[in-house]
Amino acid sequence: MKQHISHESGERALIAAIRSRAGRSGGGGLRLGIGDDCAILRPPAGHEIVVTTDLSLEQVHFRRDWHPPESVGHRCLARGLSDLAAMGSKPLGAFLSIALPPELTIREKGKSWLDRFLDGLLALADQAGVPLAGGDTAQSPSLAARGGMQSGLAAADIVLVGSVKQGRALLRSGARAGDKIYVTGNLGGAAAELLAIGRHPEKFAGAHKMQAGHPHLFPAPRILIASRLASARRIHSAIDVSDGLSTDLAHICEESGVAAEIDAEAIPIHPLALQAELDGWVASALGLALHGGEDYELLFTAAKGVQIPRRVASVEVHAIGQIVARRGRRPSIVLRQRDGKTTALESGGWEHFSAQ
Ligand SMILES: Nc1ncnc2c1ncn2[C@@H]1O[C@H](COP(=O)(O)OP(=O)(O)O)[C@@H](O)[C@H]1O
Ligand SMILES: Cc1ncc(C[n+]2csc(CCOP(=O)(O)OP(=O)(O)O)c2C)c(N)n1
Ligand SMILES: [Mg+2]
Repeated sequence: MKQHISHESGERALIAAIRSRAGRSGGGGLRLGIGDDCAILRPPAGHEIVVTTDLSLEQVHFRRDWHPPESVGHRCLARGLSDLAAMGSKPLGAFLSIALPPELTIREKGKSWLDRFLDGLLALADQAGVPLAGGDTAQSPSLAARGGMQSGLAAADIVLVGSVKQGRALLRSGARAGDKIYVTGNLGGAAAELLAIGRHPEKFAGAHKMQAGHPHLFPAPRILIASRLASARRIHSAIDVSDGLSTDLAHICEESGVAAEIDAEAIPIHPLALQAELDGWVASALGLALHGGEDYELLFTAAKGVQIPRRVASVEVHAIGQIVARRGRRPSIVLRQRDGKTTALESGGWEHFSAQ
């Protein structure tokens, strides 16, 4: 039976409970998991190690009054898995560092916030076949003394370690002039659902389980699609859409020293984004698709002549434009409108430390 966590017994008990729940699923790449000073991972022969880390910070990446705890856990792991996917790599182990105010470890009606966070994280870990191999646990300091409304903020950092066949990682820097640009799934859904949550958080409080139709609360990292694309050896460059298409495509252009043209008509827009426009919440669904972020779809490029299937692992793949040579002061990304006119596409996605 799965254990649940009670705060009374402190850090040791929290770790013991997490340890008892941490799966040992995966391809046998974990030699030693939770319990020692370090975990020991064993990558397959002929593979290189890839590592990514991402912070999930309360009030920045989630809100306790908007996001069910299961979603916070799912999204925390999904962000790291999506980065591994974007490199064409497979996960070996996940490392979770958490700082929590004490009330989030106390059980109410059977489960604490942390129990439910782990339910969400471990369900996705199970599905992706990645063991929780370690982490760190700390108490977040009280802010009440400084007149704050709550005792402290929650933060979780996820580190994912994966492996990829030597020399086969998909890089941001491999795009070449003449490549076609592709994106998996559709865009703008995560931003649209977040808008809906902000308007009526109570409608989303029951979204406890990983389920389709919740692009923000339960995004599906594209690990399988990426590993199929990478094994075909035809992909020149890749990134995942975390900050927004306009910003993430600019990262590819910058790292590859190229420019890009994308067709507004060809961009697959999520139905929730179209609905947000119909409901008058945003001026344009295309704006959400271009700049929304957190869709965790794959954005990649391949030479023009390469046949990319329209559907990979049951997910649609859309050609949205082409990579072109960078010329002088020309804007690095241009958007071709329906009438054929082109406009410069500025990076309008998420950026920390900017006035948003
Ligand atoms: N505080 C930091 N210290 C060192 N490297 C960092 C730091 N923050 C980001 N990076 C590195 O900068 C690069 C871009 O990061 P980021 O834009 O966050 O990528 P992603 O969208 O994949 O998370 C990555 O190589 C990342 O490891
Ligand atoms: C409460 C709340 N407000 C706003 C957002 C939207 N948001 C927060 S961070 C972010 C961009 C992605 O986060 P970042 O830390 O830049 O991830 P990375 O690119 O490093 O993977 C977006 C769209 C959110 N998820 N939750
Ligand atoms: Mg990052």
